[in-house]
Amino acid sequence: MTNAYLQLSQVDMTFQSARGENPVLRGIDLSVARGEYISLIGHSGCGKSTVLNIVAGLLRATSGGVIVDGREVNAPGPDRAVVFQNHSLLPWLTVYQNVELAVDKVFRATRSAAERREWILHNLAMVNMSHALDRLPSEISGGMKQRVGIARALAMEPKVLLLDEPFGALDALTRAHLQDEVIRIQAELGSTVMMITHDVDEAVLMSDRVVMMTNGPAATIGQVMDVPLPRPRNRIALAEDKTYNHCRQEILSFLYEKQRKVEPLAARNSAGPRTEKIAA
Ligand SMILES: Nc1ncnc2c1ncn2[C@@H]1O[C@H](COP(=O)(O)OP(=O)(O)OP(=O)(O)O)[C@@H](O)[C@H]1O
Repeated sequence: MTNAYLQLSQVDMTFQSARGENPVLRGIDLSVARGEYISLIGHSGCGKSTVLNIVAGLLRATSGGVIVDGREVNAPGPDRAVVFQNHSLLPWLTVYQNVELAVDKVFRATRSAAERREWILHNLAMVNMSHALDRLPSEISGGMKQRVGIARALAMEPKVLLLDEPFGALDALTRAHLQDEVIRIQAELGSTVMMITHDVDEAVLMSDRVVMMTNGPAATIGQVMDVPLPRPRNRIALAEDKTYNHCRQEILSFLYEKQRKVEPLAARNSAGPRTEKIAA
């Protein structure tokens, strides 16, 4: 791909420990276009978070490199916002103040106080949190905390949004709602997204491409699958969709035949298409 906005080139990662070397990633090559939504899926411990942390600049690759919009990544920066599975809100700040902190950091020099306030309110409205501006994280639900985390990440106007199992800790209904919100917001903003998931249905529902990783040690990209489903996507209609089911099968076959490691959990019927998760 020549118009890569996010580019990983020959990324290797080896951790050193008292027990010796742990070669986690080998030769990760990936090009992501601007506005593309990609998911990383693979068995537990294969190195998905390590890839994401290298893109975030939280870890330094042993060799190889990452380029975002023409610039090499060598430290964390506001151009790459991360949302983790368990929210990382500051407990002593309100919902509004948590987003304010990030917005002030990024836009203090370029936007007036009134503009920043409007921007904070706009982003919290996007995730339907306008009613809880003055609440502390301890006073809101897990799903609401994830919404605030997503609003905070989006409010930084990052070039790349990095989502590390952002819905993993939520109940099925909340997860479905929040997935729909992220899909809607991404369509509206055209954000470039890299998301880690263990959920095959989530990967197909949300992504333009699904990147499947081989098992470690020395994990690499085993297969990349296009998801040729038109948007907007309707989770209920997709359950009967041939292409959707084909994509699903392709991922399951990669994980449980080509990269066999653990048995899949039984398929469940919950809010929408059945969800198949990799046992962690
Ligand atoms: N900071 C670190 N120092 C040493 N080893 C690490 C570090 N981070 C990750 N590892 C090791 O790298 C390997 C891959 O871990 P990683 O968290 O990237 O996998 P993962 O695919 O995201 O796993 P999961 O799906 O369970 O979250 C593991 O063996 C882990 O122990």
